[in-house]
Amino acid sequence: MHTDGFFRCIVYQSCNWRLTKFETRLLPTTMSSSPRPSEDGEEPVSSRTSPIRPLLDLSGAAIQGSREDKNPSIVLPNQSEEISHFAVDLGGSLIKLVYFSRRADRETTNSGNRALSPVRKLDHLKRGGFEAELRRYGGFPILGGRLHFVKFETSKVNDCLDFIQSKRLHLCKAGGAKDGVIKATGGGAFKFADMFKERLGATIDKEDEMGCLVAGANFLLRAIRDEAFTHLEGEKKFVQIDHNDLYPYLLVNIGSGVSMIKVDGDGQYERVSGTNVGGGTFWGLGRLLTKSKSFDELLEISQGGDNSAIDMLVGDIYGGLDYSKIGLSASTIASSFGKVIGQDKPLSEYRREDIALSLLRMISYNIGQVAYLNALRYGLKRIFFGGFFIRGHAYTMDTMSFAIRYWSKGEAQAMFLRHEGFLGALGAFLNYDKHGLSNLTAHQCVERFPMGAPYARGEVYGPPIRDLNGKITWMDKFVSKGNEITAPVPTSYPGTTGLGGFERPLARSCSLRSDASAALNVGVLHLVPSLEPFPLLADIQSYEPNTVDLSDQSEREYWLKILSSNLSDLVEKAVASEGGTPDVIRRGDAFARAFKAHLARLREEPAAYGQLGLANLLEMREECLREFHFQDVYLAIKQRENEASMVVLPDLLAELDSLEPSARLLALIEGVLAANIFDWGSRACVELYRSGTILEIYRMSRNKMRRPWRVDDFDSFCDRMRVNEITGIPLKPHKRALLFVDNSGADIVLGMIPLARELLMRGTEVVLVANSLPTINDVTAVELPSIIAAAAKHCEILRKAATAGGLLVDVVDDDLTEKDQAEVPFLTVVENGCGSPCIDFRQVSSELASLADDTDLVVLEGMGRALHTNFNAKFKCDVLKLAMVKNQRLAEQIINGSIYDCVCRFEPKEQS
Ligand SMILES: Nc1ncnc2c1ncn2[C@@H]1O[C@H](COP(=O)(O)OP(=O)(O)O)[C@@H](O)[C@H]1O
Ligand SMILES: CC(C)(COP(=O)(O)O)[C@@H](O)C(=O)NCCC(=O)O
Ligand SMILES: [Mn+2]
Repeated sequence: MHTDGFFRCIVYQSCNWRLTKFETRLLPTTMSSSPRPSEDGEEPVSSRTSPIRPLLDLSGAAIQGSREDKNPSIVLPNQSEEISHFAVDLGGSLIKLVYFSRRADRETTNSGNRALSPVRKLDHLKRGGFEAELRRYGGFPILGGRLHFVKFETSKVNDCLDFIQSKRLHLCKAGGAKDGVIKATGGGAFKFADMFKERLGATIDKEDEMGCLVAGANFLLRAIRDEAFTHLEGEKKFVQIDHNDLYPYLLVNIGSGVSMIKVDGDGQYERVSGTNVGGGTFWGLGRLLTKSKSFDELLEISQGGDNSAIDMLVGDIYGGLDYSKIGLSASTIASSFGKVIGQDKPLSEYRREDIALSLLRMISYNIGQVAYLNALRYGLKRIFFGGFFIRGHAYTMDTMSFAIRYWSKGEAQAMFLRHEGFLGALGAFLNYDKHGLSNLTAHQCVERFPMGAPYARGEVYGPPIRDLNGKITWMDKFVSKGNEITAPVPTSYPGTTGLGGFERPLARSCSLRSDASAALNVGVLHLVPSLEPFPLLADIQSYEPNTVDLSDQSEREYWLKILSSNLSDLVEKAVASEGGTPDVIRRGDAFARAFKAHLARLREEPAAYGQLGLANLLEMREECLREFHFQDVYLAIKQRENEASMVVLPDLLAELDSLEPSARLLALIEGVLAANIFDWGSRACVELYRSGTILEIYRMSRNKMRRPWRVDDFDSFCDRMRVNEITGIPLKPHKRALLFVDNSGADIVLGMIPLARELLMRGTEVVLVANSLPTINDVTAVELPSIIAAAAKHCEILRKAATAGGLLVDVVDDDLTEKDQAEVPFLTVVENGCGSPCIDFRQVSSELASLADDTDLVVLEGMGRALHTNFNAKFKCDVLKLAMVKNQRLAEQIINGSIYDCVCRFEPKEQS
């Protein structure tokens, strides 16, 4: 397979495989920059195995199509699509399963490094990209893939075994797993060892439970941005953990019983205490006393309870008075269940709701108190609670937070973890050698919340889905269930109660719904090793991509409404983009249902998916489209607009060339702003397109480009770009500019490409940074080379620069001498690692990050990249933010202006 120092690597593409030329050292499974992969629910599973890490099964490989074809497809009949392995925590009450799945070579698929020119790729490798990558992961390049979290009741261990078998998880030994060995923790690792051997033919490799809990908690706190949160008086607040200041902390795991572990570092811990009064006690006693059928029913009925009917309050003892001398109010619980003693009533005469609440408060306060005493004993300020007793239940969390705050007089803080019950299973999973997952950090993890999967959010609802059709059928079922999920649950708060010296907590919002699945806020964790923080961010710690804070309710409501009202138009376009057949209509319908369910969920529980910003909402919409296999909804529109704009380009370039440098620069910036009007994501713009052709709208928009713009730093930019008035040579040319481009059509062709050309003319190397995956009408990195090739036909500067940059590999350019090659600045393209109209600079492709060194100008274009996100972001180099505001509210809010106002914000590099 080797040819001339290159080998042809196989790039996976929807069951077929494409041949692509790569440099020999470029390992296909580790080196490509990978856009955040999309989640599409459930997939076929693997029965193949590999010794250390997944390998491709090339047996029976055959070329499909013509052999003359430059990149013929190869069919690998024996290559399984999915490669997985797993670990379990076999607890007293629940079995927790964490499994890893990876589509074979998926990560090379989307990028295939097509966007990165061969020259740039070589450059990246020469800079030690590959070695750096290996070093970063301790010699083991980690695998991109997905972590799934699922749980089962321990009494239904057979369901768990069925699940493992149906997904064939036990047949894979990827990630360093040994033949037929499964990592397991919890008491069941001993108890069920024979059963696992018998049913799965696998041996259980027992991992220490405490060690696993600690490893799981440390991983989550390091690798997931919105993992830990506080919950006080009904308010949930995510806490950003400073990794350098994490230890020591107290980990309180409330499972059937309770363990309290003092954690001092990775692998450094001591179990300092525990209590046998735990989740098992609550569920066991609760079941006995209330006849509840499920744990969730018990929790749910507690919400309608009044514990003063069961508990003895201070007021009951003191004749309705407070015991003020020691700070106890009349409503404080003096003795849990104490009132029952004096009432000679049978159990049937007590309300089960009241019993459930008394019990919940008794157990929660008691655990809170023991936790506090241990924190005090060891001088620990932070207490993290894990274990499934918590169940994301607002009242439970409030009760424990209240206890900790009360007893510590506000000194110690109770925090909860979104993956509460999965700590042990995750820790066991991390014990597989050599996959390097434990080194992952937050920027390499992207959590997704697929709708069309029967085992999302930790629960199993049905058998695995094997194809898209199954997924759509599932979606129909899910939504009828989803009506329940999204309907608000009436919450009645208990009356006057209290306990042990503090008043009752106020759980204003209640996150437990009638459908238990909704309460567990865990998604599928996508591990994308090739994402990195953008090195030119001034301060990654304080960087916040989102401009608008959606924790404000009216903001959230507004944007949720905008997304709902834009939905029908989007579905119409999506369906049309794939032929509008009855099958596609069904798919569109399923997408609409799924996305509506997301919106409804968020309306009801804003923190359901972690800290929410507009960027996340817009990305979720794109992910949801991908989940239902809509590839590129605006493809036809994009192509049509590119072609129409290309016709105008030669005249525009001639016009620009007739201007002197500063007038030309102004015309160029005006051009970018005017052309940014072509945005199919904005409701107002879509309305506008109904009344004119592309060219009419472009002309109209250009004519309106009168300065001053609402934000107008043009003079300062122009000053930075000054040229010698006699020679026309720039005084301080930029070395390398990264242009983050936005929309297709006029935006790229008549706006950004002419600006790129100007920079090239000034001797600046230009890199066009575009999306890895399609989103609305944004141009993608894969599309750019052919657009540039078309533009280059009208412009020698573009042609030479693009040829020098390796973009026009197919063009034989006889005019380009070796001297030219050396002198012409490069024009290249790089993908940003994203599939959304916004950009989060904490997570960009490694190729983009590797270009930071010589970059001294960043241009962010468009509303998504420069306004919704990054409007306030600071960079270590010059930055120019250009956008037309196409939403009235945003205009009022961030620039105190109106729709169609423009932003030209220039922030020169701060001189140190
Ligand atoms: N669906 C459920 N079934 C049983 N118990 C549940 C359920 N959901 C939450 N719980 C609570 O979680 C506890 C088990 O927590 P977990 O962290 O899984 O511990 P263990 O490893 O001991 O099973 C139970 O005792 C109960 O209080
Ligand atoms: C999705 C967008 C950010 C894309 O804008 P762009 O980055 O292309 O300028 C923008 O169209 C948007 O915010 N749309 C939703 C708001 C609306 O319909 O008014
Ligand atoms: Mn756009």
